[in-house]
Amino acid sequence: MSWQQHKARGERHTHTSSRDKMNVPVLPSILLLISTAHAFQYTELAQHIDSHQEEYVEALRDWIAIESDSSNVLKRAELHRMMDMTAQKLRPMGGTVELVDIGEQELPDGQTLALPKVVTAQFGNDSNKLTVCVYGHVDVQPAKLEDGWATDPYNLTDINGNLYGRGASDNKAPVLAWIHAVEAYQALNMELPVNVKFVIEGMEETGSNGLDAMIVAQRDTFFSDVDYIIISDCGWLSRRPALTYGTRGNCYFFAEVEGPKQDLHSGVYGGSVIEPMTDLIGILDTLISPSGTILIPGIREAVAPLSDDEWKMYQDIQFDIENHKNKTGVNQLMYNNKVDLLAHMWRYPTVSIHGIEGAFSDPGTKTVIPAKVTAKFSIRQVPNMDPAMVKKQVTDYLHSVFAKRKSPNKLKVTMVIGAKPWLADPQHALYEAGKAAVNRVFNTDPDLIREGGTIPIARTFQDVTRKSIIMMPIGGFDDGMHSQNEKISRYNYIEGTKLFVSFLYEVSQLKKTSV
Ligand SMILES: NCC(=O)N[C@@H](Cc1c[nH]cn1)C(=O)O
Ligand SMILES: [Zn+2]
Ligand SMILES: [Zn+2]
Repeated sequence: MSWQQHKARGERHTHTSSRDKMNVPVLPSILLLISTAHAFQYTELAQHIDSHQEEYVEALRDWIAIESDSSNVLKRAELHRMMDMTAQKLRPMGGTVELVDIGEQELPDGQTLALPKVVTAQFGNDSNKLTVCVYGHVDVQPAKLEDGWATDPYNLTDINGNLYGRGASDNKAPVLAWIHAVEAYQALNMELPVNVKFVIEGMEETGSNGLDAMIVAQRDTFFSDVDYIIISDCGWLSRRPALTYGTRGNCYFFAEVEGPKQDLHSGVYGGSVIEPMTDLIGILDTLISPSGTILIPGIREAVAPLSDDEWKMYQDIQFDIENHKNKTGVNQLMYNNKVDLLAHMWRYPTVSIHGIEGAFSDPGTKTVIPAKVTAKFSIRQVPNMDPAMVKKQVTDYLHSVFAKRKSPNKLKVTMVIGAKPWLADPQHALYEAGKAAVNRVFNTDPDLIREGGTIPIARTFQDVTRKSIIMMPIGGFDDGMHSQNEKISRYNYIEGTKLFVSFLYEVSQLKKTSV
């Protein structure tokens, strides 16, 4: 569907503000209308958002231009600049905005590097209102034009209503949409229906280093009055809007094999030395079978069994296998039925091998034996896996298969990220509020989905604050997060902003105790 078609659809819905007409489910009795003094003026807010969309796109352009890659230590200055820009965007809005120092990061070589500060903000401090905390991140995955991008990843490019750029969908546009949602209320002199707090970080893509400690430290201060946490750092499953109630965790490993004291000529030395790369490929090949079975002892046994209810839920979800094939560009998937595919993307673990540092990967035919190679692989975590246990299982297993090779080379296995999975109760009233907001803007019920990716901090929010979390994505199913040509459509960006203004109102209708 083109942007114009989407826009026409969106505008029609914009002017349909009566929930009665929209087949909105009756809310459970724990919900209570706590104020009718300020009727929700959705139409005005939606019109304001429509008429400011070019400004919103320009704001995204400014943010996309910052190469805030948290995985590249050489880009750290850009990341600091990104956090400053985020604070600058929030400051004119009059709330309390802070840049919180979360200390330093230790690099694998032992050096230390300042972590990007975390931006916190607060708008409204009315104890009669509920308080929501919106979490997002403004760091990005690496991107280079030569990776195969059609446009410069750091120059926002609008093609047919799609806004291309690294971080467009993950997670810069959603963070801006939340800020613009609050701004819209302010611009129209409408009272915010709830107090709104923000926590915006710059290390999400590398495991949210330092943020857990900040949340623990501020549990009884910044987070003490927070009722609900909202995260919009994921995507829809199809063209239909979605609410997300689960994410996988991730254990990220480095496996280093070191042999000769330096790289060697493969003609001169090949045949006389046992090559680190051969050892490394050999042990990597023992992690997962070609049909996707994880071979590390103990991993599969820990996984919570699929219940009948879950099976039924997956069965009812709208998911087009052919579309998924087209989107990924493969001609055969690991499974050929919907439930198996969804279950293996959302609620079973998987091993992915991401790359090998030290390997020759440039164009050309260099004939070298690399002296030291480091594989990067990760295992997505699901209930009831435990990252500490997975670290031991993987380390013990790789050392045992390496030992069988009787190689003189040295193996070192390190787990650099250990993020737990997160799961919410989609029956919670917060999700009813989410459904009502989706219905108001998109005139349809959302899909209730899980997400195969990881929001490393989600589980910490849940465990430390004990508050309910909702994930409310606005990214499209085909946004290409982490991939070449990442984009967000104008439609999702602008209608997503309307979704957020609408959700703030729907949350305000929840009773203060229904956390
Ligand atoms: N939008 C969420 C996201 O992309 N998260 C990353 C976080 C991560 C996990 N391990 C390393 N980084 C993801 O890959 O899921
Ligand atoms: Zn993200
Ligand atoms: Zn990401």
